Amino acid sequence: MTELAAQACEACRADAPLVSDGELATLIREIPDWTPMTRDGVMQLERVFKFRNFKQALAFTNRVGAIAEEVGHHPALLTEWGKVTVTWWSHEAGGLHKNDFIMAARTDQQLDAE
Ligand SMILES: C[C@H](O)[C@H](O)[C@H]1CNC2=NC(N)=NC(=O)C2=N1
Repeated sequence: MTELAAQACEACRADAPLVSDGELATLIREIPDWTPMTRDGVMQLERVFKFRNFKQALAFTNRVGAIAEEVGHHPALLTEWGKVTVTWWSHEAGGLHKNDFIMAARTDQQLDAE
């Protein structure tokens, strides 16, 4: 299987197919640091990233924001001193789509991109 981060995102559509439980179980193995969770009935992927200070947390936030803008698929980002919480889900589709796993993998790549 092509590495998740290298795969292309599809257009965000309301009728986009959400991942099945089986697909979730397979895909989550490729991004083991992320936690699937349900908020208000919506499946999401979440990871907390730790940093030495606010400046590094903000720089990481901006890198994630830049890749989101590139593909037109956006996370929820909570940026705090030394910590960034990133949450991915497909807003219009109302849950987890393959795009969210691709973007979670690409988010992990932003850790090394100084
Ligand atoms: C108009 C705009 O392209 C859409 O609202 C996009 C923007 N970014 C998005 N991001 C996410 N995560 N889900 C969406 O459904 C979504 N839709």
